[in-house]
Amino acid sequence: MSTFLNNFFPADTAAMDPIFFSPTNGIPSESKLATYMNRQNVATTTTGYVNGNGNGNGNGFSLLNLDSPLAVNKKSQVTPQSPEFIPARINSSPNFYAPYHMNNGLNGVNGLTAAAAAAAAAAAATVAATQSTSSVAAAASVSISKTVNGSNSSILSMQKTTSVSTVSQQQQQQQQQQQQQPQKQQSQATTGGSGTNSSAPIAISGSAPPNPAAAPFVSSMSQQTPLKARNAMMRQDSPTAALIGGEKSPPHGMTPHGASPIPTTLPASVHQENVGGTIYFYPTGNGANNQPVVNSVVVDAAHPAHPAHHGVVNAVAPLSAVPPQLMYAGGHVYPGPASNVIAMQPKTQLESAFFMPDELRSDLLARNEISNLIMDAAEAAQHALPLEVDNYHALYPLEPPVQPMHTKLTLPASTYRATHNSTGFKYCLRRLHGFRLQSTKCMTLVEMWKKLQHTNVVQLREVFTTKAFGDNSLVLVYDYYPGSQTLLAKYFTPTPDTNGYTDPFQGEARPFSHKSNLQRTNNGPLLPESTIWSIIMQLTAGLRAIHQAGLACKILDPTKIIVTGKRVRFSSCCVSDITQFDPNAANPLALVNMHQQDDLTALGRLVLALACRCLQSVQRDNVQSSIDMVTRNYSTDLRNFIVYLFTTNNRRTVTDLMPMIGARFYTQLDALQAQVDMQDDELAKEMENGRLYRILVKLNSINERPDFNLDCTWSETGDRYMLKLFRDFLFHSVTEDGRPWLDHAHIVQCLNKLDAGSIERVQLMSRDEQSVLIVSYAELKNCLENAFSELMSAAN
Ligand SMILES: Nc1ncnc2c1ncn2[C@@H]1O[C@H](COP(=O)(O)OP(=O)(O)OP(=O)(O)O)[C@@H](O)[C@H]1O
Repeated sequence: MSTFLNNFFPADTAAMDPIFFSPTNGIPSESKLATYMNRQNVATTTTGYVNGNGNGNGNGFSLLNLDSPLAVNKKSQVTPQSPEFIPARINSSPNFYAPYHMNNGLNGVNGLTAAAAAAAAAAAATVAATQSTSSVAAAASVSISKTVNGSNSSILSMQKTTSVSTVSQQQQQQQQQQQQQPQKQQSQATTGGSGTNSSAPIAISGSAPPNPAAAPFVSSMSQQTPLKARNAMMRQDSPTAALIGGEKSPPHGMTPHGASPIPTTLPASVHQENVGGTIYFYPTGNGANNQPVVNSVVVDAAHPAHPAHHGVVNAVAPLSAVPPQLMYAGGHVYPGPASNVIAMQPKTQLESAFFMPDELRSDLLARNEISNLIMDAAEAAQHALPLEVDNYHALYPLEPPVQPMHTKLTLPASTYRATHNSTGFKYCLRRLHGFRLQSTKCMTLVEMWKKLQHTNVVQLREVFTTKAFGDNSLVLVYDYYPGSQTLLAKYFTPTPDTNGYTDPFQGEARPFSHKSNLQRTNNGPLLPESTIWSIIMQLTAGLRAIHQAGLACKILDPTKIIVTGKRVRFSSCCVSDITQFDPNAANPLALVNMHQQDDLTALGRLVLALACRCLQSVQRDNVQSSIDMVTRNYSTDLRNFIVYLFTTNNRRTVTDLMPMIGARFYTQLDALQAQVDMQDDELAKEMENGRLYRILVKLNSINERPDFNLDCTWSETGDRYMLKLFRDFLFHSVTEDGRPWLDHAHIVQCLNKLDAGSIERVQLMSRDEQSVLIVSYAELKNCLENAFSELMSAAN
């Protein structure tokens, strides 16, 4: 691993400007912090933690920051920044091709190597810190890094950069106390690190919590760790113990009444030290007794994102059972489209990695729009529909109000979209006007139809009678497929762009009268044979299911077959069974065989009409010339298929049609599977989007909530304060010259890590830049879950 890193980032140290990156960490050598850091370095070096997946048995901070690319080459390397915080990427798009990674933070982003990115970010952060401080020394950049190369690299380095060090510590404190103006937010992510026994959450603070009562961060820490002692000695140890009393102001305007979530008391094993005006909180050496700081709530044992480091995570989760190769501290990331999918798409550019194909999107948008259509006042008056029909409301007509009676139904019928009152799902209601149900015996057939599930049959859901329309109506409720067209409308309706004029002498063949030929050419050119076979395969599939269920379609004509996209479905099943039901018949299914034969004849007629693209082609006189036309324009298989269905002297079955379809079946299957692949990939993208959306909902329900349980400081204190700073870090980061730093990848990556409860740490800075909290995403996730469940329980 280290070899890989070294090869990958050979110039990382060279990239760093020594002005910004002091070779020392700025901590006085006599300081306990320095001792601590040295000890950690030694500890880690000897641990020699090499496996980037964190399956070694290192302890202490040795497991920290496996992601740090900077830590590879040099001992006591300084201020590595997460590549997430790279101002150079302002206009970048999320780079799904170079997501942060399974192993050790090789987040090369937008062409930057992680090392270069880290160096650039560190430089930027340092400059930013320098600029953002006035005369007051500001805590600016603290990072914790760990090498994966125990032999020659730094294990832990903590670097604090201060712009001005001439002001005395006391002056700084006074000035900080007076500092009331909001300053620009600077937050930097520490590079990833694994929590370890001794890696308690570290608050690095230039300000102190004025209100011990409002210190849920501490309580949260203490809940998360068994390090219960709130050691007064610790305060005395620290030269800035007085700060703990509350001299510093809370982030301006954000913590009313001086409340601050910065810990007022610390676990016994957390040491604090003021160096140059900034208080460092870090674990003391008695790490052997330290318990993991990651709460069992934080770490989801089942989550593959959580590592199985020895002692890193909670005692509840049997994480050691997780195979090391499955460990992934980064969180969820969409890995980009599969190569087969990219190859399938017409656009092979990068954009197809991010966005849904235009065709699919416009299809979905159109369907949604159709689904949500509501009637305007004029339409409502024209249709005069009841507000509610049985369990359905919001009726929307799918066809004009006055329509000719269907020849086979002998009853006027209307079709509506309607919404179910309790579920809110939309259905298609087919109403038979003025129909009185003679006998409930037909309900046997209704039940049979309701059970029939097939992708080429519109499923019947229920049947009821109603007087809501002012008459006796029978309503059949079907599934609703927005944007459907009947076969008649799609293939047998004159195209409007002919503007009323068609050249009757154009077209492939003219076997019929001038009138029928006119209609055929009006309907458009002959269909490609593959389209006809696709329709055939779907219709035969549906018909096979219907016949196997012991039923017959009975209305197999172009007005009762709907096309939704490329899908073809029988849409009016059961209507004839009800309208033509003979209550005196002993067995309502006695004639089903005959009806099934009729179905097959009707299918032949339909296919012939499709092949000629003309309804007149199936008229008795035209059949022979139509078949001749099929012979001329299409394959013998198609001709034989039609002829077979027209040959009524034998008993035919749908199954007999299979050999005629032959290998075309495989073509159809292949096309469908390719579509499934593509849609799977879209689903993977949208799954990520949905997940991020949900986490944003949680975050935003908490952030800036003005009042909760009569506590107007709720969203600004405790766990919520960390979430607020995290929100700032996510969305309000600025470049060194104060411009908004907008980077979609940064937001996505951080949210992903939050969602996964990554053990990587993030450095959050208060708005007044006086406090820095270093927390892991796991802790942030815990905060988020806790705060949100508080909201939820209050809402309930
Ligand atoms: N289940 C359904 N989901 C969505 N739309 C449907 C559904 N069933 C039918 N439609 C649409 O409703 C409209 C009317 O359908 P219908 O079956 O009444 O056709 P039609 O051509 O009006 O036939 P008819 O002349 O017998 O009334 C058509 O545009 C059809 O596409």
